Amino acid sequence: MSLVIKGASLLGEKTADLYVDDTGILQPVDAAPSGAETIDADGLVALPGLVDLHTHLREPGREDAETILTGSQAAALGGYTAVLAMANTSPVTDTAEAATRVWELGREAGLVHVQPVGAVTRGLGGEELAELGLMHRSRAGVTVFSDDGKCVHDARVMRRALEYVKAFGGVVSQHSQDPALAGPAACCHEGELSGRLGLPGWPGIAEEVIVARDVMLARHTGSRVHVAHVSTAGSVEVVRWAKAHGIDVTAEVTPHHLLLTTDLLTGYDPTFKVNPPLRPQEDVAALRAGLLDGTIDAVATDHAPHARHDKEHAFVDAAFGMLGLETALGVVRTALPDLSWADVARVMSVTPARIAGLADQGRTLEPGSPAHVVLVDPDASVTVDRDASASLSRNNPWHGRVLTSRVVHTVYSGRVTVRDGVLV
Ligand SMILES: NC(=O)N[C@@H](CC(=O)O)C(=O)O
Ligand SMILES: [Zn+2]
Ligand SMILES: [Zn+2]
Repeated sequence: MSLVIKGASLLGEKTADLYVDDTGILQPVDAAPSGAETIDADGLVALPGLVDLHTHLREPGREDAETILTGSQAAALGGYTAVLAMANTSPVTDTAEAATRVWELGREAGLVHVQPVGAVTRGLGGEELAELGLMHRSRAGVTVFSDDGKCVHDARVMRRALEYVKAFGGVVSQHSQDPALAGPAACCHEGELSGRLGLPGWPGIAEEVIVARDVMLARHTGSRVHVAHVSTAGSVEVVRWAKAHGIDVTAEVTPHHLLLTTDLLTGYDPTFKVNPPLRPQEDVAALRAGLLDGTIDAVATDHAPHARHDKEHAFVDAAFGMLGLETALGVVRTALPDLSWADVARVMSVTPARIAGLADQGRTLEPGSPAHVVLVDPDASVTVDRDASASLSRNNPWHGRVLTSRVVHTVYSGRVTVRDGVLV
């Protein structure tokens, strides 16, 4: 199957035609067969397919909230061609069999590459290492490990995990939350507002002490650590310091932490309850600056679908998490309108693919690259409607908001998965 994409602006720079098939981006474009499918991309920006380092697909175990198929659909609609599926499913992805199953279900869905993340510890219990080596050697080829949802808080376990994954170039993605400092009931940023609202606070320091500890463990072991969903100015400072000292650390920020602040909690709407919590404007500003200066490497959605009966509760009882796949690009464009398209490609595709070791993804659009492409209308604005979503869940914090830019077409392995904003 061949496809010609006509007149796209490649990474917002030169305009060119792309001729692709399932083997990759080909040239010259005149060699395309006359019957090839075409996409008119006049006025659209072409980027390599987006890569999400942090997605919760909920299958197996919570198929009422999301499945690998519906999550893949949401991803394709958001311009993604690869997602890393977090391990906090039921059962947990802590064995080679479980990882291989997720990988296979992703292949069956066939809309994006679904790369399983392996748990660091058995059952996310925080004590005994999961079978990291077997997961790595399985067909799924797991290289990213995380107990996300929980912090690997025991420093000895974290040290062992870092030593273990170093042998095969793996990475530990940490949900940085010191359980003692945050406390079991913590549900919103600890500050003046949490006091006023009477909600138990989750202080920034509970994140920062873990980030600081982990970069020192990465230095000590010579291994690689990735900081998931960085949310405070202090964490950005620690990562900046660690990079300046040559420590092998990478960090991601979510779209919601780049735009939303803790003030949204005054209505006690659990849609805005997320882990780590929304922070004050000073933190948001530091996260934006950190992304712009390269301290933060990537934007990752932390797409966290929840069924109504888990989310629609009093604020303190509701589940943590919000949807993100379909809106991520629009949020990034809205929060950082001056970020160049080349930089968008870097933080949402190229660098995430490198962090996750996905050689086939995040490649800029030269001939020979795999045919994973997203075409974006840079001038469109979209009013988000939570009911117009492929996700099975509706915990969408962007409902009713206007976001800049629109994903028009997505091409995965030379096949159009989204055309004119609609799943094919
Ligand atoms: N981000 C969240 O608020 N929730 C995530 C877990 C996590 O990322 O920590 C989830 O699995 O629902
Ligand atoms: Zn987390
Ligand atoms: Zn998460």
